[in-house]
Amino acid sequence: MTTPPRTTPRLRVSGLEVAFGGLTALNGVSFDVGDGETVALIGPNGAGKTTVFNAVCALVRPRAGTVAVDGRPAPRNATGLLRAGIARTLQGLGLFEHMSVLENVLVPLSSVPAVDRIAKACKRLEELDLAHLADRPAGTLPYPERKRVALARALATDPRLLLLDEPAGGLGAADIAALADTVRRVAAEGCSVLLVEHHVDFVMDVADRVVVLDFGEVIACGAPEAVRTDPAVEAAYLGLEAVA
Ligand SMILES: Nc1ncnc2c1ncn2[C@@H]1O[C@H](COP(=O)(O)OP(=O)(O)OP(=O)(O)O)[C@@H](O)[C@H]1O
Repeated sequence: MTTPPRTTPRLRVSGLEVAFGGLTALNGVSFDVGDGETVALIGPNGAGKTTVFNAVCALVRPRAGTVAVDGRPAPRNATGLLRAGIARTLQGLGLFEHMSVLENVLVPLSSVPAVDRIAKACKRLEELDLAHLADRPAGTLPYPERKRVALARALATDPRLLLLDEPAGGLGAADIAALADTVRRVAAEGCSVLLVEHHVDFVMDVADRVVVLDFGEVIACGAPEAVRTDPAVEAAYLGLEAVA
């Protein structure tokens, strides 16, 4: 009998516990994200979704548990995260508003040779329909475009693991459809995507798997349709329209 090859997930979160003073924000959270897989982290407000992101990106120190990327402990600083191929967008976008769109997208590429930097940035601007706005100060653009700039900046580093914090938030139907296409394309190129999102239709559209958090614990994990009809998930969202 032959043993199937063991695959190391791109991201493995194991037994993660995070506390803020007396508040336990995460309590034994475990899940994997495979190569080229898109996993959505959902749950009611305060469930601990952003805290998971912050633990993966070393912005909070877990009380217990581990975060591994490609089988190695996740780096604990920004340079290490970049080298490990991890990129993230923020709920608040975090753009340099007075700088141009192109300059914003160039920011994470400072260690790349100049000629390659411009090519990489321009490629992402083209892909996200931002090339015509390259010279505009980012702060002057409408919200959907600024959101795409933040995504282009994260993608400019050619990440192997992309963390998206509420990427569909504040967008209309057409922009959400375009975003879904981008996520699918990025995943098809082999990038693993972990996204936090309240927009359940978008989640159902793009996620291969859904992890549901409630009060800092995983209450369900599985294929989108199975999770949507899980009684524990329905109970967690009772009275909310999010999974209606
Ligand atoms: N820096 C912090 N200091 C103290 N408490 C915090 C801190 N960050 C998060 N919390 C608390 O930890 C819990 C989880 O917060 P978190 O932001 O991870 O939830 P979330 O699921 O992302 O919520 P939302 O959907 O509203 O963004 C909440 O009770 C929150 O108030």
